[in-house]
Amino acid sequence: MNSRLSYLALFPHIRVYRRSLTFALICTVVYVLSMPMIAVLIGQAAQYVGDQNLQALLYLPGVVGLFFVIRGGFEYGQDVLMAQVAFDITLNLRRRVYTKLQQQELPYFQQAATGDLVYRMTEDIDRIGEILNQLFHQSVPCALQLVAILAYMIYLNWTLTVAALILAPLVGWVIGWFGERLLAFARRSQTQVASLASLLTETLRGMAVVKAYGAEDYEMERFMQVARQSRQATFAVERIKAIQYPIVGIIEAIAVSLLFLIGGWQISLGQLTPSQFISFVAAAVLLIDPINLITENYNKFKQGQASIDRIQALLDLPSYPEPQNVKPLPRIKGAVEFRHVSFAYHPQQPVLENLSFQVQPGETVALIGPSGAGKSTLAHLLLRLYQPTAGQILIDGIDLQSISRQSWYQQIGIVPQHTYLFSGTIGQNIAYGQVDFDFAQVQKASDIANATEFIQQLPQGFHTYLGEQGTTLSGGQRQRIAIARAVFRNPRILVLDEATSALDTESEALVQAALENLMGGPASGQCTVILIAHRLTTVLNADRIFVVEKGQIVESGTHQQLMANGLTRYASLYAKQLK
Ligand SMILES: Nc1ncnc2c1ncn2[C@@H]1O[C@H](COP(=O)(O)OP(=O)(O)OP(=O)(O)O)[C@@H](O)[C@H]1O
Repeated sequence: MNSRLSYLALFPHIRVYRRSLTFALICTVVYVLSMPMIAVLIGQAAQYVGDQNLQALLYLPGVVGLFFVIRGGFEYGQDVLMAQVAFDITLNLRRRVYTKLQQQELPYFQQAATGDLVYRMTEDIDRIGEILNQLFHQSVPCALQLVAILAYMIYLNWTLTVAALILAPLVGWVIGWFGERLLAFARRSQTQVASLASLLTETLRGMAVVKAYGAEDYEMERFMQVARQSRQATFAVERIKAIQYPIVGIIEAIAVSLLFLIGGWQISLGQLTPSQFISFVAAAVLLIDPINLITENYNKFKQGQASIDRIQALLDLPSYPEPQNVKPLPRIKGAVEFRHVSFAYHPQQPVLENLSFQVQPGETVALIGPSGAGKSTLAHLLLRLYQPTAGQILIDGIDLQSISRQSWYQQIGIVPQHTYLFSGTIGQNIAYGQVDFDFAQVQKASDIANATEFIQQLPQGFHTYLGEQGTTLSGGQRQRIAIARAVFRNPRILVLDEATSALDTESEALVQAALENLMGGPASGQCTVILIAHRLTTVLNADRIFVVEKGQIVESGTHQQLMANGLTRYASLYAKQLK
């Protein structure tokens, strides 16, 4: 992407703020026009000093004071308004990018590096905000200042102005040349820092494994390797800047010397008075700051372009809006039908092929089978995390694809294989997704999930704050919170994915009791349960058991039916587990 296109990409966001920008620009123009006035005032003061006009000099502090008060007011207006616009644009950009991320399908997040996304959402957008702030707040005023001061210099003496500007194209070329290099290095540097963020996110999340394997040194080395690369790339950026500034300084110094040479010559010829020359030099000196600031900002622009590209890449991601014709799902009975459903994560590797089955409202169906058979995939399809490549999933006879997502998620609950808890209180985690929730409902869900007892033993009960991912709770406690979270929504269909795996016997018994509450207790008869389990003890109470192998249901029936002749796959699995 070339630089123009990249910055143009921001304009749809900037347009919204044209009113504030116009006011800010008016302030800027007045402020900038005051710049040559300073040179005029200095020239005038020099004249009064030369003429020994003490009366005029007496008024000078008052006039200068008033001038600077008015000028300061416009400067304030410019600074505040422009900063406000820049940071509003940043906020808006952040909202748009986050909305875009939320619209992505699950596979996107499974492939994306979390740290890199976090870096883009925070650092990259901040950098864009900073650049916009500088653009409005420094670059635009500086460019206007340059024009105003130059106009005054030309008015004063055009030959001297030409002498002062003779080296300007060279300065422009030097700045442009270094700018291109800066962009290349900035791209590299930002990618490196994002990789560092990704590695760090991954390692901090997996700290329990790092510690358990005594892999601290190994991780340290991996970290330092990426950190060193990041340091190298960032250092390259600074080195480029460090060479550029002295070169521009040398050219500026030569230009000033030329000015004195030609100015002195003109004074000797009587074409210029010394006070005019002082005013001219004052104006020329006033040029140095804007030139330096523009150089600096141009460099930041170039560096920031790498951030804009990275944000633009996110904004360019395809969106997956819901089709127009989807309808809200009325309160359902809970019948589920898979009709000739096929699915593959990767085109060449089918996971489910032409799968058909029906689950009646209120029925509890257990899915069992070897690892990798496709049980979780089946649940993922039901949750619409993925779409079938062929066939239909019907809920009370309605095609799942024709139902609005929002209404679907109000009637289906999931207890996933790995419980994910968010930072917040236990109550907020149970009522996840709702800001104002009925506390009695949270407590009821917790009772059904067998979680109330342990929650009440915590220092602040339901108000106990859980850190990121709720790492202070045991596996069984986390799972019971997940069950409560699913029950809280009073779903018509509940998917339990391996809810009892990886638990000790006591925790398993508690989770098992919670599940029995769902399957055979007060919630039963209202809720269809699809239970994915490895442990066959969990499935004994199911109305039907489906044995899944290679994406197919190879056997189905109650425990008794499947055990009847002892020759079924179920019977052999059962026998193996009892050993
Ligand atoms: N996100 C994914 N991307 C690509 N392939 C996947 C993904 N998730 C699962 N698979 C593959 O799909 C197949 C079915 O996996 P699935 O998780 O549905 O099996 P499962 O029966 O639930 O296994 P387990 O009992 O071990 O959880 C496996 O071959 C697995 O490697």
